[in-house]
Amino acid sequence: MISEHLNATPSALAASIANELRAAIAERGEASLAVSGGKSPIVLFEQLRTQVLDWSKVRVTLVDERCVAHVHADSNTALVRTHLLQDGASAATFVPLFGTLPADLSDAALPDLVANANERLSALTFPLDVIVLGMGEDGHTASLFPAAPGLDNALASLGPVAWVRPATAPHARLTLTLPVLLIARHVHLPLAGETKLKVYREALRTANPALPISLLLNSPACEVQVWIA
Ligand SMILES: O=C1O[C@H](COP(=O)(O)O)[C@@H](O)[C@H](O)[C@H]1O
Repeated sequence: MISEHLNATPSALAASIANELRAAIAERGEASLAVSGGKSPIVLFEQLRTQVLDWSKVRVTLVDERCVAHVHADSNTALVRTHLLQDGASAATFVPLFGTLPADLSDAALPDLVANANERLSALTFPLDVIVLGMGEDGHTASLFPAAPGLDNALASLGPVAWVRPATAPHARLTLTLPVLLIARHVHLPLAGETKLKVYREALRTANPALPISLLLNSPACEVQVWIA
């Protein structure tokens, strides 16, 4: 199920997220926010971090993470630290999906990394209040990559975290699982660019694991707010 915002701006999305975080704090005394990485969310993060709210009551985590050191250029943790956890948002508590990576990142090592991430996320209350998804041009969202080893489990597991090893993108990944994404109170998907819009329109047609974003967009259990630039 979707609701579309057309001609959307990062500042409008940031204001909406801030309202949802304020409401969660008013109702439950705390709020949780899970954000995506990649290249797209930087302007949104820069708008969000200046929103006036009690950031000390917000726990921020990641929708997904690439299994690289936190200083690596591809690290979503580095992106969040640099662009989101600044200004007012520096008072938020950040919960990365892992600390130091083991030297061995073969598939055999990934279940321990998942167990550790699940332990870390026990600091958060589920369902999460606000999730900001991204989408790749292959229809992946979070790190739910089409046809990837680990995908079947990530689509079914209550997790909250699962591993996925994409065949079409670098690095093994940790990702929130589909059931955890589906139960979040507020789910946002900002979208920009002709190619992504075409994939989005295709994904609206039917739920199909070959386009993982479609599993959220077509779920009656979840309202995805789509912010189309
Ligand atoms: O690998 C990833 O890709 C998606 C989309 O990234 P973008 O660079 O096209 O914005 C992102 O949502 C996800 O968090 C990230 O790990």
